[in-house]
Amino acid sequence: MEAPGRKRVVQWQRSPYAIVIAVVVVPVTLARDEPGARQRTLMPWRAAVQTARAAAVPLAGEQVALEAAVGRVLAAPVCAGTSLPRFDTAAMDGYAVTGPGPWRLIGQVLAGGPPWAGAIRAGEAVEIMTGAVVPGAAMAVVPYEDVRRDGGFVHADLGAKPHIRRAGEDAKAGDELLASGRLVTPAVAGLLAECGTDRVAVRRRPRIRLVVTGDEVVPAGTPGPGQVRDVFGPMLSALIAACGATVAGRVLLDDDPDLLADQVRGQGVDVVVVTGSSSAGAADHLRGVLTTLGARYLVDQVACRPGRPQTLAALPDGRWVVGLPGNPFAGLVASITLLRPLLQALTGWIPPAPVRLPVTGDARVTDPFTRLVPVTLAGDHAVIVAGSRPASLGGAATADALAVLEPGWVTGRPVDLLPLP
Ligand SMILES: Nc1nc2c(c(=O)[nH]1)N[C@H]1C(S)=C(S)[C@@H](COP(=O)(O)OP(=O)(O)OC[C@H]3O[C@@H](n4cnc5c(N)ncnc54)[C@H](O)[C@@H]3O)O[C@H]1N2
Ligand code: MOO
Repeated sequence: MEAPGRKRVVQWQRSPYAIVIAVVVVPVTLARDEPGARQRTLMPWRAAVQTARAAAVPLAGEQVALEAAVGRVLAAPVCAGTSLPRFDTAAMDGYAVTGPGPWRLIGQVLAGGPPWAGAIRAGEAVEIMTGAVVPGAAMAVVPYEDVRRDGGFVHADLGAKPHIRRAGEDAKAGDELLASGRLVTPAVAGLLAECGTDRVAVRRRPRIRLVVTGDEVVPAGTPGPGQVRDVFGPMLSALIAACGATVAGRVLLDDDPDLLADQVRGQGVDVVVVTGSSSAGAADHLRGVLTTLGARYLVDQVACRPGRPQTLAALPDGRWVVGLPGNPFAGLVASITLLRPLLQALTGWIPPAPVRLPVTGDARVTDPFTRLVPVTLAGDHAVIVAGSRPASLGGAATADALAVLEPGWVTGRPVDLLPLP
């Protein structure tokens, strides 16, 4: 048993710079797991990723404005509300003509101006601007640079391209343009706008409580002797945002089982992420807390390096808990192994298959562990960033991707490359 003591609870309130530090005196009521009390099962790295991805079903959808939808995931297929383009559209500035030339110039139409009334006849030309409605019966738009003007007549050889975008040639009204589960990228937002859509159904953002633990961890500034500056608040907030989720609460706790249990118990979020309590040490309380709360373990230790002590568990009320190791690079690897796939499951986003490239460099891969190493891209292959260790983020910060080195890998062999958030 630990003695009751003064413990820090550091809360972030909206802005990361508004930090409120409370010191509470806590009696110890939760027992810590006895070392070795529960046999942990090493799960292969790929199985851990798949388990996290299969763990959850997508959250409900909500209608949001297009600008707010970017970075989120479509909750329903999107169909074209109108044909695209809506009307026969000039693709060049020039002359709309029909029949063999030369053509007699009979007028002008501008984009957004009144369309030409009726159809043009063989031998007639209408000056036209890109984006204007093409007059009926026009067979081509001849660009200015391809014509010769002679008084009221236009001379040109018709090229192979008519330079007319025909109504509905991109999509007919009612066509499915995008499947449910697609990420709303800037291009998707633009396409939706093109269809006249103002609001779109996207998955609700998963809400995350980020619980950083460690007596030695300080929330801001330069750490003192024996202290480290918290890396997970900034790093995971960014990763969570990049996954289309939102940090709904962020707290730094001293190592204490009751304070941790309060945070894990707290409602109002979909996922609780706990850093730095995942191993077997005297101050690593996550497993004891999860056991006390009746959590079901889906993943409890992964055969990967770094990042072995990582956990995915389901609480009886359906919320998820992800435990990440405290070593900064190990925590990043673990968040890519368990947290990112879980958030993808909750948002319904199916990522594209990873790129595979030959990876060269020096790394020891010991069966049954998968090794994740930062790499830089060098054209047709990737090169391992030297000196990457579980506690150091320097490699990941200068890398383009994480390479997945499975047992048996030798330099030059192609492997999956995971995008770094
Ligand atoms: N007997 C064993 N000891 C350890 C094992 C093990 O299997 N048996 N696993 C080792 C591995 S691998 C890792 S990784 C760490 C994971 O430990 P925890 O998740 O319990 O984290 P801590 O012990 O609290 O911290 C580890 C390390 O990381 C620093 N840290 C923690 N939080 C932060 C933070 N927010 N920002 C920056 N740095 C942080 C902490 O100061 C420690 O240096 O356990 C090994 N031990
Ligand atoms: O695996 Mo730990 O997660 O080496 O640093």
